[in-house]
Amino acid sequence: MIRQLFRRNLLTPLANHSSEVYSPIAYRPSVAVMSITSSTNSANMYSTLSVNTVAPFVTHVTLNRPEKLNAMNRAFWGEIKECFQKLSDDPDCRTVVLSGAGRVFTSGLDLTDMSDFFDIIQSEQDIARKSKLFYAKVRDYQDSFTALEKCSKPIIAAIHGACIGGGVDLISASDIRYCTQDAFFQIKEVEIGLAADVGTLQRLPKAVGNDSIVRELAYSCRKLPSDEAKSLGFIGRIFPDKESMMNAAIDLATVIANKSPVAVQGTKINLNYSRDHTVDDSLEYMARWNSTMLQSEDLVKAAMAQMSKDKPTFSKL
Ligand SMILES: CC/C=C\C=C\CC(=O)SCCNC(=O)CCNC(=O)[C@H](O)C(C)(C)COP(=O)(O)OP(=O)(O)OC[C@H]1O[C@@H](n2cnc3c(N)ncnc32)[C@H](O)[C@@H]1OP(=O)(O)O
Repeated sequence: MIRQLFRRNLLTPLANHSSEVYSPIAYRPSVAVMSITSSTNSANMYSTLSVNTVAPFVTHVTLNRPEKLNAMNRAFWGEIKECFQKLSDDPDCRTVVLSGAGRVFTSGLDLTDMSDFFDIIQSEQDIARKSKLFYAKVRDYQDSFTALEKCSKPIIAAIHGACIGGGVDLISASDIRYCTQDAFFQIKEVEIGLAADVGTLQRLPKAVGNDSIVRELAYSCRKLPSDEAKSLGFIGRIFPDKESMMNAAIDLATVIANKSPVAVQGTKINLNYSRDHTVDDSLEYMARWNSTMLQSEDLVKAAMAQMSKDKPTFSKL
């Protein structure tokens, strides 16, 4: 039933206060969507995010301060970390779609809410003591986006309009990146007087594989248009508008959610491990991983379903 409702042309954004809830049926709150339970679903749990289950085992996380172009304020950094840590452990979530409400994906760090840093400057006189507090704060901010990489579920970032500064750090920690034609990406940190420090310089070069362009973008703050981002391999697919992008992202998330969660989560963990280790180390890690996971009931279920051309159902993980 839900799958029938969830046809591409019926998936339309619903207005829900300031957030955007994508529902299979545009003109009324979908009973099908809202009846799916998830321990991470939140009507008002966060002030900067909205979290909804939009299909079985598919969670939609929305950056939800549209009036401030989803600028990343002090609350955001704690909320995004907590949200993805919870989703990682939530058996009702197998895939996540991450998008932004309103005109743009995000305008990056909230330039009016940098009290975390000013507080440190004022709290200590001595440079060594200040440095120690700054170090801990930067590591803490880094952990907020590393939570996406460590989340055991694949994350599909769906970007429209501007994706600036911290936005590039954020999506660099995602698994799959879709965007609209009008999207652009800007490593803007140098323009506000700092070296990007929460993941762009570490993850983007590995996603793009063109050191010269990465350096050009990072030193100059040039806006990277969507078509160039795709040609670099940073973006997987471009869509004419946000609605078609969201439909495709949720369709893909649904396809992934129907696969064995043991296999999908093991694939994410091993892809991340291989990116950061030698082939030999990664093969060893894989062998150790599968020495356990090959014993999973999912393998038998999936193989039998292939043979009988049935759709397998997998237990929660
Ligand atoms: C440890 C450190 C961790 C992370 C560090 C990250 C670094 C960065 O993110 S660097 C990038 C910082 N961001 C920026 O420099 C972008 C600033 N914004 C803009 O340049 C513009 O807003 C725009 C994105 C080009 C859009 O312009 P426009 O369409 O004209 O909209 P506005 O009227 O400017 O904005 C609407 C509304 O949003 C507020 N706002 C926008 N961006 C931010 C922001 N980054 N921080 C705080 N507030 C922002 C803007 O002030 C407006 O609010 P009003 O109340 O309506 O005035």
